[in-house]
Amino acid sequence: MSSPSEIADPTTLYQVRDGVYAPDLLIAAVVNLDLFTWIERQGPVTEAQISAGLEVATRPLDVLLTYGAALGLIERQPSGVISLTDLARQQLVADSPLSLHAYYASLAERPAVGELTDVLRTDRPAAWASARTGGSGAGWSQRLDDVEFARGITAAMDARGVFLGPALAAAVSDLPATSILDVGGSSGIYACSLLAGRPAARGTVVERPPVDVAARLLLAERGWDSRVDVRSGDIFTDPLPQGHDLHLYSQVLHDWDEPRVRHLLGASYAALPPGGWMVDHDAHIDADKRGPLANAEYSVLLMHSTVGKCWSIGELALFAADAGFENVSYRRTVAHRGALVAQKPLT
Ligand SMILES: C[S@@+](CC[C@H](N)C(=O)[O-])C[C@H]1O[C@@H](n2cnc3c(N)ncnc32)[C@H](O)[C@@H]1O
Repeated sequence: MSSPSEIADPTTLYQVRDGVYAPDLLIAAVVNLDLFTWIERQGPVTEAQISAGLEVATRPLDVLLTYGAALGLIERQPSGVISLTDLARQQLVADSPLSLHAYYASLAERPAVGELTDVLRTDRPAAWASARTGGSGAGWSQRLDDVEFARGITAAMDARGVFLGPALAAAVSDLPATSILDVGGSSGIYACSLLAGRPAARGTVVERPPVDVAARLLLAERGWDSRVDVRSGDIFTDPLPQGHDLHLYSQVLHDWDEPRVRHLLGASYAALPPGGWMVDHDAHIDADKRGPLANAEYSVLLMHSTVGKCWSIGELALFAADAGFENVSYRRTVAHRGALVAQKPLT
């Protein structure tokens, strides 16, 4: 492995992969919703008015407005009022003399445009990677039951962690953790990264079958199985194990809706000792929900194929505080990722 100073920055490659569905959402918004013409006719509107007027579900609308704001098309006021920028007014409103409406319409038959339009309307995720597996087993979470699919996804998660893991470890190196619980830890690559700088510490990966099997295999192959064990279980139906002073959620919360995110933070709060740490490593949206563009794009992929999205730093800070955590801070890492850190009170 090259030393960090020798690694060419792969941020663009993460952004291209993670943002793969984003242009299709813009096409869906311009053509199938005619969002920009509708807002222009209404004048400044609230999200609730757009949701009711265009029959779009709250979660995908939030993702769309964040993406529109990051592209410089939507003004998103702190009050929640939404209006168009000059760029959107001139180029994306149907009857503007400069309108690109027809240009975008020429690509509206792309399959992903139809899938994203369905998600906007129903809030139900589409098939992972738009695969034609058919039936109700097509969702990302259900497909993880399949051993081959689970192995492929675990390899994917592991591959991105080679670059992201050390950066996360550096960002939280000041936290005096002795035992790390990597919740939904996949191959355990982030637990290993955090443990590399803490020679006396140990770790546990919590994973559901059959990913747990893939995780054990990879940890053993890398010689980490003496310091990191894998606990098989369901993070939503089983309590999280006690005895760990740092709980890591790496790119896990973005797969889930608000009730389940709140459930997980509550479960961590219950299992952590006083003074313990919760770390959420992810591609977060800024608190004002106007960027960064790369994460607004990634949020479209998550909206397409899961019940989640890229959560904003503000939303997560609120959920963490509601769960009882304090001392919430944010540390940026690499490839548009960062770590939201929160602490269970000492008393
Ligand atoms: C998007 S991956 C993130 C993996 C890794 N933490 C990372 O940063 O790449 C989400 C992980 O959560 C795990 N997971 C999903 N549902 C779960 C459940 N109900 N119980 C335990 N693990 C679950 C999946 O198996 C998967 O490895």
